[in-house]
Amino acid sequence: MTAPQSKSERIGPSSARRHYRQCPRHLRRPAPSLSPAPSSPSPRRQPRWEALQPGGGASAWAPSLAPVVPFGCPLWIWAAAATAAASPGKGEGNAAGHCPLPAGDLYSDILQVLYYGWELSRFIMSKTSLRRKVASTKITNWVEPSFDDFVGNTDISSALTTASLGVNNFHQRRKDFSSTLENNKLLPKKKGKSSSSKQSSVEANLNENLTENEPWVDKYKPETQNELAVHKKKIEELETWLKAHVFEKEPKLGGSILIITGPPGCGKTATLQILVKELGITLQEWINPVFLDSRRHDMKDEFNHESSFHVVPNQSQVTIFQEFLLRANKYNKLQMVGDCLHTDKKMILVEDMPNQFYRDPSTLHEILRRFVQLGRCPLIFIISDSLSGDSNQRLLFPKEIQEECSISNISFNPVAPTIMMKVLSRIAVLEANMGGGKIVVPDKSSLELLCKGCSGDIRSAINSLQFSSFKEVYWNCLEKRAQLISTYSYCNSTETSFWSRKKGMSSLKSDALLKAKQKKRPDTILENQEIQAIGGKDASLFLFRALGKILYCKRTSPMELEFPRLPSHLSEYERDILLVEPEEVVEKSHMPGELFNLYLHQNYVDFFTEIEDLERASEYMSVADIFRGDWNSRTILGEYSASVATRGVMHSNKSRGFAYCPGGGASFRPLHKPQWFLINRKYRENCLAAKSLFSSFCLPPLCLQTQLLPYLAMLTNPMRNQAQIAFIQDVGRFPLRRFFGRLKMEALTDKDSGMIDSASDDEANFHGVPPTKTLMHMDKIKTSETDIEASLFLPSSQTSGTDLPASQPQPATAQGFMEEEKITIEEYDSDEM
Ligand SMILES: Nc1ncnc2c1ncn2[C@@H]1O[C@H](COP(=O)(O)OP(=O)(O)OP(=O)(O)O)[C@@H](O)[C@H]1O
Repeated sequence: MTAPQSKSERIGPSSARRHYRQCPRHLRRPAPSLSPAPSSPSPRRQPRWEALQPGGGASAWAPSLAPVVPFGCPLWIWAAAATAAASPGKGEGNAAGHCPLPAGDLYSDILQVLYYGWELSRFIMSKTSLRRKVASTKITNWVEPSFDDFVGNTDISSALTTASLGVNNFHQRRKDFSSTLENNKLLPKKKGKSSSSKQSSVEANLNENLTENEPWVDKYKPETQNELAVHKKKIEELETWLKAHVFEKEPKLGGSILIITGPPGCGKTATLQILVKELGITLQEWINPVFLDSRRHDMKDEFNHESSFHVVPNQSQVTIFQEFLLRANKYNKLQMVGDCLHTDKKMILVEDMPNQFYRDPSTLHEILRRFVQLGRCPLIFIISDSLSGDSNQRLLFPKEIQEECSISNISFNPVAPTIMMKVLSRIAVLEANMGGGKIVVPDKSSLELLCKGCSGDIRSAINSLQFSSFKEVYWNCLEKRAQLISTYSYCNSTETSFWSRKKGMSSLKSDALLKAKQKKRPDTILENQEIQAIGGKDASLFLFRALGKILYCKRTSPMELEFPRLPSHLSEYERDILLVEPEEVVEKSHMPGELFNLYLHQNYVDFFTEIEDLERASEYMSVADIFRGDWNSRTILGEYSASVATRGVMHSNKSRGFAYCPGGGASFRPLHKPQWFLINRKYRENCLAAKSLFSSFCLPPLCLQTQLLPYLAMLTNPMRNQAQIAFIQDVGRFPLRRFFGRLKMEALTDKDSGMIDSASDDEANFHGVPPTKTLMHMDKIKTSETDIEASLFLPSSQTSGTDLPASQPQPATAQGFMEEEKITIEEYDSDEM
């Protein structure tokens, strides 16, 4: 008879990695490194461990635990171990292999997790002492927990843990689970007959638990294209790309790159996985290594060949990524148990972007350039949009690199509410049938609310549905809703009765009206009361949509008696009710009010038809500007700034003041990015240039540009060098005779975000020269005074400048100005000033 496996035999890095990868991405944390322990603690490490012990003393267990400290296990596990060891009662429990902690509530669950950490430490201790013996033994499982009496069998409990955390398919998990049970059937023979009956009841219990605890998002994971909650056209688009680049493209022609973008949880990964499966393509995915930390340097036997553990060599993340790309590109995937690799078609997926690339995107760009030349299969990046825009994509894959490497881009949209509703209803019906009364499936209006609160994130919607289906949660919610609705009805009824009394209406009529209203507007009630669905996400609005909400300014007509009217002398200020709260719109755009005002300022003019209205709106914009402008009151009044600007613009526009406006119209008008970015950059550049070219005057840049240079421009004698002349011409005078056109504006797209820091600089610098560069040029100019050509380096402030996008008007050089206007520059003596 084969001896039962020892704890130490059931551990292996591959298994550990699988556990790690099965965790949802947001739950992942560096897994405890399972590298070999030195047989005795190094003298250097010993004191460090002793410091961690409870009471600081070298207790009996300390020396044997000491070697595991550098293994990468999180400190909280050791802290938990210390707590468990400090309690004598619990210590006894441990010795018996039982979990001494009560089960049942969240607190005890946490304690159990901590306890689990203690057990893990004990296990590693035994591993340490047995390491040499087991080095050559086959590794079959990762870790054996000690909740034997809790779930009946340790391996079963580990299966359950995996099931509740994993992201694998429900059916697959069930298979794994039953195979675990099968395996376990072999083990208890030793324990006698009674164990088999015990086991079958445990099996039944666990089956039930597994079904109950299974996250629905995994349980109802789509298996085919038809089940995907993604628009058919998007699936087709991705499928076409895959076919074209995997099956039709010659491998010798280099690698193709695709970026899949879209908001979180809109089904990007799910769609790709299903298509890949259906097309029979092998997917090789990059996952950021988790064992990289400084402690690995402490390991003396890192290169111990007896060791059965894989230790990540001391390399940078980028190097490891490069090596992965090289290998994935060159070799086929190893066939694992259960894999069927009947195809040589493959592609590489990177969803877990190495952090280093965010710090230094140029390293990624270099890798991409090389991959495009040498790659033999497609490389796909999945990048989730951030809350207010696609800044990650812009940072990692700027337009130039996309063009240079011919990178394709497929952008997913949030899941449409109708599709989301279908998926949720289907799950709700299935669960209602299976639940056996344990689950209360929310009604249709709650489902709709849930869809609204999830901002097109199907993962969040399904999770919320599962959570809200627990009986207690469900009843609490219903209660809350009922309270809110009754409060609203009460307010309405008092309001209505007040107005009906005022207008001499019969109470009968007012009652009828109230009923009609309640019937008609349940949704609005909930919206107005801002009830968020359980687990509802922070709704966000893309800048484009947020601006649209203010500028198009949609309104609803109030029922005649619902809202008071203004007195007749103020009737010109009468407006219908706004459909949105401007402050809420600004908040959801995730932008500072100041920046939002900037976008509004750039775009509001086109939405006005009357000059009087425009004049009023611009007045409000000015007031808003003053609120933000004065440093003294900025902090207090700043909050009102966006409010005044948005409400001012909305109210001033009479043509959009009512729900049905013949002149207002909702025809589409393009939105643009603020020219302020460009102008501000020019201003900063000019300040630097002025300081650099006219440093001898010892004047601040503002004074130089507004006082000195305009004066110098009127003198006839030339200055010392051409650069100075060109700059005076550029900054010190208005080009009165030249056509001074408006700059062509850059369109704002629906995915653009408005970030004032780096992004705003990006926007301006996208095709331009950074200020520091300009300054460098200025220095050059100064040193070679006779170099007339140098004047061409100067940026032009009153035209678009050479450093503007090609779409902008081209600059007029100083030479051009001088020829046209025949300017004479007099000599100017700085001492006289
Ligand atoms: N009908 C469905 N369509 C798409 N996904 C579904 C559906 N039903 C359940 N799901 C689950 O919803 C989740 C969608 O997440 P997925 O990883 O595909 O989104 P994503 O767009 O890649 O987001 P992220 O970038 O945050 O990972 C998956 O876990 C998937 O199993």
